[in-house]
Amino acid sequence: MPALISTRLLLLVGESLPIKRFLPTSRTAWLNSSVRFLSQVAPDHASLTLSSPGFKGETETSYKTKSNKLKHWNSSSEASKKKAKAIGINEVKAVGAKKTQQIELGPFAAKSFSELGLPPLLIERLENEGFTVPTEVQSAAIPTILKHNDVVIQSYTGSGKTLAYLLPILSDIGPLRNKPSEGDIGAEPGKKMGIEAVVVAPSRELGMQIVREFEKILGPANKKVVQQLVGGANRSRQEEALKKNKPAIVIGTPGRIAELSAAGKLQTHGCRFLVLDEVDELLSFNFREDMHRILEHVGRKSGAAMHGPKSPIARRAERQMIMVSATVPFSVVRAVRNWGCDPLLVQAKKVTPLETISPSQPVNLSRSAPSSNPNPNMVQGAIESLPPALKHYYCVTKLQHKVDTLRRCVHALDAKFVIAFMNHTKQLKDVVFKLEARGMKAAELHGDLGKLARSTTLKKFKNGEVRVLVTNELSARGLDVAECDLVVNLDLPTDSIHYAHRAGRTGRLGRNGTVVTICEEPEVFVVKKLQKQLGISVPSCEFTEGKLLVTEEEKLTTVRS
Ligand SMILES: Nc1ncnc2c1ncn2[C@@H]1O[C@H](COP(=O)(O)OP(=O)(O)OP(=O)(O)O)[C@@H](O)[C@H]1O
Repeated sequence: MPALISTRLLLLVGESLPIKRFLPTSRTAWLNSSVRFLSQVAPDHASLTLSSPGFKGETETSYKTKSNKLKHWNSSSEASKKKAKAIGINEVKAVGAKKTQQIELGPFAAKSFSELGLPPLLIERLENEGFTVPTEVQSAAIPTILKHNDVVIQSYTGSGKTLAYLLPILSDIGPLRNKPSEGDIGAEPGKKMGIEAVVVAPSRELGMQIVREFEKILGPANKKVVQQLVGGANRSRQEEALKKNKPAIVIGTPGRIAELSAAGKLQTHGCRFLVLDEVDELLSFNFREDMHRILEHVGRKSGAAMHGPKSPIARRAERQMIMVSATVPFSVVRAVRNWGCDPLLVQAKKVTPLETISPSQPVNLSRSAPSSNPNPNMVQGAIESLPPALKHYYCVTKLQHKVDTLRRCVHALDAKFVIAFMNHTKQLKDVVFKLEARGMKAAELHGDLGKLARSTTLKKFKNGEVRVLVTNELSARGLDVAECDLVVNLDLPTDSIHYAHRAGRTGRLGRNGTVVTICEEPEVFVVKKLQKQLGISVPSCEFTEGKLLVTEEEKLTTVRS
């Protein structure tokens, strides 16, 4: 029976909703499992667009007025506009003042870190760094990884997925690890084991961010345990550091890791952990050759098969795979299932064998009925990928007024840390120029800039010297700027997955955040489609007299149960 629930409620129960759409996959197997893995996933990723089949069935939308602060007014009526609920500067300031409370309401689990089986030294370091309570996805992932399972970790943006894999790795590797017991692989005291973990990330920024997270937990005395191998940085210096420091963990981008591995400068055959952070992006067409090499070489010990493919010894001797993303298309589920050793899907409060997930009965594991749309081309809806506290709006304007609308939007929401996304690198500079000309500190960030320029810009943004970071898809994945309070789409994202990752740069770890899509009238249908695909409410708004005016009723979503 269809039941009307609010968007908020829908988001809260999002985890139990079925995968919405799955990517098409029908490719001939390549030469071996890893190659097959890539060939299946890569083309699919390029193919998902807003014109892909939408999904009806378990999720529908209806226009019911929601009995909350946001009311319905017709944008064409001047009189009714006056009545519109204004979300003005004062209210936003109040939101800022409530920050601590909102963070407390974030995705935290009841358990403490010590209940998860982490070693005492590691817990001590966590406490020193102010991490006292694990998030829900950390509570689910840490014990599962400690039991040596291959896992896919899926949880919404900003819910703490990095620590969810970092902590079990540091329980096993490096100076904070559990006291080795006899017979443990890699447990010989005082002996350098070579590279024991490889973490792959799709961008330099994300790679460096993960390095910093590892360094933070390891503490200043143990920095050499980790080595960054990101592209754009000096390769010979990286090679020297590998030789000199003999790190146990390397973190980098696919190109540089594959390059060093092919040159014989990075020996990873004995590696025990291979982490693919933003796995769906890493398995896209762009990275196929480098990822092929990584999957073929990292942790591929000869002789493990002698013990039988599923024996505990073979499992300990083979690498353990950890794959992470807020968005896990079915193509990834299928690829990992073909390849992995009884892999598990880890979500907040839930661990499910990947084997049991099918396109028609997808990642939901829910109380709701299986999808009534058994379309095998469906991909996971981004409902579970979006933080529940986010507010979404769209604002219609003419192309030539977009930058001015952005500026008014920033003022109306009194936003301090704004990320504005565009699709074309060439146009970023122009937007920065226009904003600066109107007295708003802005900077561009994109892949054509050098490593130094990129890190300087990011630093300036993080410390508040730059108010608006104008960027492209480079910054959509993984970038963690806790204070980011506003994301603006100056160009429409190409699909709902891109929308989710862009939107996820704000509202981190239970904080409030606003996402505003600034578009032209003919593009509104795309926003409506995104709204439907994501199961979120995206009412239209205007920025008038320094305030955000909601000019459309909030949609409610119907879920069949
Ligand atoms: N248990 C915790 N307590 C306090 N802060 C935490 C905890 N776990 C993670 N964080 C912080 O939350 C922020 C978001 O974490 P993280 O970047 O790992 O999220 P994510 O789920 O990987 O996001 P995305 O999908 O966007 O990559 C980081 O600043 C991290 O240090």
